[in-house]
Amino acid sequence: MPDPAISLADVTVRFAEKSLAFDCAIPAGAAVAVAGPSGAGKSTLFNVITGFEKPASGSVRLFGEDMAGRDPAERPVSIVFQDNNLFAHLSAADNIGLGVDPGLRLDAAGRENVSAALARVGLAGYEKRQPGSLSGGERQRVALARALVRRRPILLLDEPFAALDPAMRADMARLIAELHAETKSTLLFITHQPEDISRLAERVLFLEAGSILLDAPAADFLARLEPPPVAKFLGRSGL
Ligand SMILES: Nc1ncnc2c1ncn2[C@@H]1O[C@H](COP(=O)(O)OP(=O)(O)OP(=O)(O)O)[C@@H](O)[C@H]1O
Repeated sequence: MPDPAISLADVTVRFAEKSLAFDCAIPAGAAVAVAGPSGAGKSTLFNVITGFEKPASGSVRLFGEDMAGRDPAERPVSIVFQDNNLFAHLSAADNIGLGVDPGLRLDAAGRENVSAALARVGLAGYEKRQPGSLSGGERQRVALARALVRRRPILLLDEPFAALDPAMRADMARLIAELHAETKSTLLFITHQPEDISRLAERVLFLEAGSILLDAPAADFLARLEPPPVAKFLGRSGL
């Protein structure tokens, strides 16, 4: 068996008023939705994987390698945050170029790489546009393009659909599904909507009160009537 892309064993995170605990093994290439009520620990789980949050105990392994002591920049992970993804004073091309080289020293091949990523997310020719002149969906696409040029094998998306209207949600889900198929990356995305799970996920991690309550194939998850927090998420409480 190949190593899982992400393996968390007995990981605990301690905040002043709360402890969180994570155990999971996510196979390489999977598309996984991370769901659960507000405060359940979804962002903390992402922060543990990226290395922005240091666990109090336990091990974080990515492709079999122990990540203890490895800074976020040294991990095989890209993350797209829900907002604050882009620098307002930089063009779309420069925002994406930061993914190629943090010092923005791009040669012709680097600039070509940036333009190709823009085209791939449906924004060909948008190089000079600044984030303030883009719609919310376009800004998300630029952020996605920056993650693409980094070519890391694990991609984490924190609520990629939250700011989008229903038609744009479907378009963005289609684009992310295509990119996932093309890059064969391991994809985790946080969502509050069952429809995003049916569009994009093979598997669901459902978090509740600081731990992983359920880890199930998406079809099984979507058909569940219990436990109660899952029924509530799926809009089935009281049925
Ligand atoms: N830096 C921190 N210091 C103290 N407590 C924190 C910190 N970060 C998160 N927490 C707490 O840990 C719990 C999990 O937070 P987290 O942001 O991971 O939840 P979430 O599932 O992402 O929620 P949401 O859906 O609202 O974004 C919450 O109770 C939160 O208040």
